[in-house]
Amino acid sequence: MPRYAANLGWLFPEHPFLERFGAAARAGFKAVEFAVPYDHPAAAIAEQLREHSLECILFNTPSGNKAKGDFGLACRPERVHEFREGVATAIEYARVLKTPRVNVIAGLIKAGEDPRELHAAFVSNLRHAARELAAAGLQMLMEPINNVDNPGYFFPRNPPARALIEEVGAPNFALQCDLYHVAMMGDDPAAVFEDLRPIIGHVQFADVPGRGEPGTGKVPLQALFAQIDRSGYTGWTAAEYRPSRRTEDTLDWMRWC
Ligand SMILES: O=C(O)[C@@H](O)C(=O)CO
Ligand SMILES: [Mg+2]
Repeated sequence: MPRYAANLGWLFPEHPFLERFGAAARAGFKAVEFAVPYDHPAAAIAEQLREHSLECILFNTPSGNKAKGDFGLACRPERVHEFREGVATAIEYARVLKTPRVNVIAGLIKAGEDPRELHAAFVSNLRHAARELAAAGLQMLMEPINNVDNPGYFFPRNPPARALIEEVGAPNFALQCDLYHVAMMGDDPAAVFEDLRPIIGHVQFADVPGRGEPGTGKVPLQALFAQIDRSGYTGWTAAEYRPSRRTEDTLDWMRWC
């Protein structure tokens, strides 16, 4: 059976964030993740993890100002300083939460911009972040995010991550493969997982369309979990979906294989 984790940014929306930890533990999860820990003091989150015997396996570097339209900073040439400050903040949270890996969010490209300039900033920022994270004993991940839901997202597909990881050339850099985004971009999740397996450091999932729990769409998630299980992948497989009903009533997939 894959090692399943719950993304608390998405699961258990019935509860305020800090109460989701207890709900996840009661539902049988041993590990949780979330994109954004920064609205809460790290100590308050660490207390929840301790109280409910949970491991925090992943969160993201700060992604800028969502209200102003930011969705990641790593590719933005004019935001390098802010991106790098965010890496330092993430390292501090990771120390307190004992989290071994951090996901970098690329950001958006605007109409008329030269993708080569953004690519250069992206690679340089990733090299910087990989160095800083390695010095703190942490792994760096980068998640391709579909540009259907997120128009302008700079790195929307998984297959080009192979070349990016080679170019950045950091031993602690791996791919965060979210099967939802893979399917949204029209790529075949089974083929992508098979092909990119050696560079995948973390897996997430939701069904397509709708980003609901497994079984609400057309992605063959039961077969994919069996494939992940057979593959020898030893990382986490995290549920990152919008539950269509009470979260506890959407967890049949936890017993699938
Ligand atoms: O797939 C997603 O939306 C996330 O994994 C994420 O971290 C974006 O913030
Ligand atoms: Mg994801």
